[in-house]
Amino acid sequence: MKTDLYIIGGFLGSGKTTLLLQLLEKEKQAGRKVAVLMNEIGSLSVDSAMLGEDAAVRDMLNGCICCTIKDEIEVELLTLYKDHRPDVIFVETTGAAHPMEVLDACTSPIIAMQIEVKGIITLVDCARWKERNRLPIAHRKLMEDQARWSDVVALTKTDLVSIQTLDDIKEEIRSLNEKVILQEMVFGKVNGEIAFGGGGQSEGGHHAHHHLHVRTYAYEFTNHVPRAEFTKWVAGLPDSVLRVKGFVKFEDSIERPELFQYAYGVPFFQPQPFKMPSVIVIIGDELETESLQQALECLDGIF
Ligand SMILES: Nc1nc2c(ncn2[C@@H]2O[C@H](COP(=O)(O)OP(=O)(O)OP(=O)(O)O)[C@@H](O)[C@H]2O)c(=O)[nH]1
Repeated sequence: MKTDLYIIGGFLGSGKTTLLLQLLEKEKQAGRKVAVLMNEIGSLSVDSAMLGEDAAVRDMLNGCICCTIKDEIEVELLTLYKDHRPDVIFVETTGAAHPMEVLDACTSPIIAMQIEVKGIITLVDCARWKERNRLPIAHRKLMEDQARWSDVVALTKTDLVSIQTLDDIKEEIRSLNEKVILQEMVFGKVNGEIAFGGGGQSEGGHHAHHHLHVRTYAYEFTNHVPRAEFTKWVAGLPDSVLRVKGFVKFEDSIERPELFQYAYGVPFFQPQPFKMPSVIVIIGDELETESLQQALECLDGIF
């Protein structure tokens, strides 16, 4: 069974750690083993000290998860997985992180068969969102991108704004991201059932989830793959596929797989000096996972 992973993002001070503490409590009550990867910039993690001893915590302190230390994340996640075999991992990002970059970092082909990204949760500080036009344009754009690329937007500090303002904020966020699940909360607590965590339904079998709009799908090849057929498959990928990456052993290549990258319609291949798992990861909006699986099984020689 794969470990579930949730990405928790949102601007500085939006309430990420406050929510994380609630989620840890919820997972504990559900009897699930939790691990947390925290990314704070600076040499000392204040927040991780607050999480107590119930969760395995690793800190990434020397840069932002989505840019300078992107490669480190797969090592940190693999270590958490190997050392603790958690049921769920929460990744708390810095306020400066772009959700799609973090998603990319958390879906390395090296960990994709063990860890499955279940969702991106962005916290929006309602008081701050209302004032966002005063921020420098790059910050405002990041704040909006964080809301645009999330499965769940948790509206925090709702106690600090009027009902009318809250309604306006919801409308603005829906206009950026019509499929988003909006969840109001005060100090990390929600009225109804929180839309993530706590041992939600697992899909088993084929490795995709169907409720959230940016989906990831991982496939492990058992055989060598015909290069020409693979290239043809890549050329025919639908626009909903945003990114594909992984390692593929081709019929005409030596024993080691080649690194394969695909973004914005452009494929890239590179032979690898090391043994790698023959796994590819596909990231996209509303992926047709069944037809992807069928096509990949065909390439794999499994009918
Ligand atoms: N009024 C109010 N304050 C809140 C709420 N949620 C969190 N806070 C406060 O906001 C501050 C920041 O909360 P954190 O949970 O540390 O936010 P964070 O996103 O982890 O912060 P950074 O790690 O610095 O980015 C704390 O003082 C919280 O007590 C809320 O719903 N209402």
